[in-house]
Order: sequence, then structure tokens, then C-alpha cells
Amino acid sequence: MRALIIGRFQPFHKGHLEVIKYIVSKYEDVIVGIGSAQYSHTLDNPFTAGERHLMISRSLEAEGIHNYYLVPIEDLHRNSIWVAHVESIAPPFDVVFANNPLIKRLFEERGYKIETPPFYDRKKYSGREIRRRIIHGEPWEQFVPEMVARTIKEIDGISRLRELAESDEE
Ligand SMILES: Nc1ncnc2c1ncn2[C@@H]1O[C@H](COP(=O)(O)OP(=O)(O)OP(=O)(O)O)[C@@H](O)[C@H]1O
Ligand SMILES: NC(=O)c1ccc[n+]([C@@H]2O[C@H](COP(=O)(O)O)[C@@H](O)[C@H]2O)c1
Repeated sequence: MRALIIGRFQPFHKGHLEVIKYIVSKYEDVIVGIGSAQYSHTLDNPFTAGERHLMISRSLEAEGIHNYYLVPIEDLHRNSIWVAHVESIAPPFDVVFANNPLIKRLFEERGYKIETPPFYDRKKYSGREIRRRIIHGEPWEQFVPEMVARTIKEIDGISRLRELAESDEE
């Protein structure tokens, strides 16, 4: 059976990695949907879908996880057809891992089985908190897989986020 998890992964952090490890311990394959794929260079979505793809694939490979598919998924301004949109892009799947009530409802209404994964140390492992730490120069690298920290530095992501934060204040 194949499981789907969708997130924005801005950036991919250790909470995401734990969920994916849990999924691959239970299911044959995992599909990781990179949500809001069309957005980048904003405070909430600083990284492009391609950059997030690099972060996730490098981290999973480093963990010895190879049974995954990465699928960028653009947002649609029509919730009622979003699941059909996901189905049109992703490999077929049997179960959806989600905590967000809207996502649960949309997939449930289409007949999918939903599993709610536990949150791992949500205070530390949250995209918003990690972006805040990067912007304010607080320690953040220990909250993301090593390959994510390396990728963020490689793409000059730290100064990108800080510049976005500065232009937001103007
Ligand atoms: N600490 C965590 N432990 C387990 N699962 C998590 C954790 N943080 C996020 N997730 C799961 O990851 C998916 C959403 O990914 P998303 O990119 O929105 O993460 P996020 O850290 O909540 O981001 P942001 O803080 O930017 O909104 C959801 O299925 C959510 O339940
Ligand atoms: N109508 C839509 O385009 C639609 C609906 C629900 C979730 N999503 C996307 O799914 C992804 C995951 O959502 P959360 O980060 O809120 O869990 C996000 O990228 C979000 O934009 C899109």
C-alpha cells in the first residue's frame, strides 16, 4: 500500500523526517507532496519547490530511505477539486497522513482512509519556528536534518530569509 503526506516543507525539519520514517515502517511506499509548489521568496514560503525537493531527497537518501516519490503540488483556489488535482499528479495512493482538519475532510469526502500521525516535539519542529530562528540569528540547524542545513546554506537561504523579513518591515 502507498501512503501520501502533503506539507509545504518550508523547510523540511526533523518532525517531518520522523513522520516519514513512521510511514515507511508501515507502508510499502510514501508519496511526499510538496504543497504550495508555485510559491517561493515570501516569508511563509521562502524556498522554491525545487529547493524543497533537494532538501527532502537528500535527507531521505542519507537515512537510507529510497521508497519515496516527491511530487510538487500547486495550490488551487477551489478546495472542492483539490483532491482531484492531487490525484492527477501523484502516483495512486491508499491512505493519507494528515493533521490539518481541512485536508482530512477533503480526502475523507473522496473516500480515502486518513491516519493522524503524532506530532514530534512541535515547539521545536515547526517550519514557522525554524524560519523565525533563521531570521533572528538564533540556533536552528539542530532542528533540521544535516542535508537541509547544507542545502539552505548552499542556496544562500539564510540571507534570502533575512532580506525577506527586512522588506516585510518597510
Ligand atoms: N513536529 C512535527 N511532528 C510531526 N509531524 C509534523 C510536525 N510538524 C509538521 N508535521 C506534519 O507535516 C505536515 C505539514 O507540513 P508543513 O510543511 O505544513 O509543516 P509545519 O512545520 O507545520 O509548517 P509551518 O510551521 O510553516 O506551517 C502535516 O502533516 C503535519 O502534521
Ligand atoms: N485548495 C488548495 O489548493 C488546498 C487545499 C488544502 C491544502 N492545500 C495545500 O496543502 C499543503 C499542506 O497544508 P498544511 O501545510 O496546511 O498542512 C499546503 O501547501 C496547502 O496550501 C491546498
